[in-house]
Amino acid sequence: MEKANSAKEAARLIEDGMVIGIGSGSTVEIFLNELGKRIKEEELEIWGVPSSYQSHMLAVENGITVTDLIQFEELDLCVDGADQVDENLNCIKGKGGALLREKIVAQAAEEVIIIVDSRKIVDVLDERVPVEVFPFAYGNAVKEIKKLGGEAVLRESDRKLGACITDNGNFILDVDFGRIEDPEGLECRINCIAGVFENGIFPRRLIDRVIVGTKDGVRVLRN
Ligand SMILES: O=C(CO)[C@H](O)[C@H](O)COP(=O)(O)O
Repeated sequence: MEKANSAKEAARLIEDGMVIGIGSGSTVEIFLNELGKRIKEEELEIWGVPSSYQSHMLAVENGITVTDLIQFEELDLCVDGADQVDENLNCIKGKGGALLREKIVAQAAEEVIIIVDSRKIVDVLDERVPVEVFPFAYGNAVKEIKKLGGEAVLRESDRKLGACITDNGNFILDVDFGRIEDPEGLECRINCIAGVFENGIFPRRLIDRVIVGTKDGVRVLRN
C-alpha cells in the first residue's frame, strides 16, 4: 500500500530523544504504529504533541510520552498527512477536521514532513478547503467567504444530527474555491475573516519535505 510506504519511511527518520508534532488521519495512524514498534524494540524515548484526540490516543498506545507546547515551545519534527499536495509543496489538509491544531504543531516544528500516497499529488490545488469557524460567526463567515469566491458548506456529522463539532468545539466549513492559483494569498485572506480560527491551506513556507508513497517505495519532494 502506497501510504504505508510513506508512513514507514517517516517512522525511520525519528531519532531517540526527539520531541515531535503528530498530525492526524489514517496515514499518521500507520506512522504511529510503525514508530511504536521501534520504540519497543530499540527502547527509544520519544515525546509528542498530538493534534487531535485520535492521535493523542494512538500516541499513548504506541509508547510516546504526550506533552504540549507549554512544556516545549519548539518541536524537532512534525509528521502529518494531507488531502492534496501540489508540485510546489503547497497542501490542503483538514478532511479529518484537525487542521487548527495541525497548523499549530507544524508552525512549532523545525521541520515538517508530509506523508501521502501518489494519488494526492496534483498540478494545481482544487480540493475543498476546510475552514474552522467559531459557531457564533457562522453566517457572516459564509458571506465573507463568498466575497473571496468560495462556496461554503457546513460539514455535518455522520454520527449525530447537525454540525460536525471539532475537538476545539467549533464548526467546519468545506469551501469550494475551484482551482487555487495563489494558495498563500488565499490562506491569509480567509484567516482575516472574524471568527475564523484557521483554514486547511498549508502553504509551502510551512512544509520542508513531502514523502510520496509509490508502489515500490517512496519519492521525496523537498522545499
Ligand atoms: O488533515 C488531516 C486531518 O485533519 C489528514 O492529515 C488528512 O485528511 C489526510 O488523511 P489521510 O491520511 O487519512 O488520508
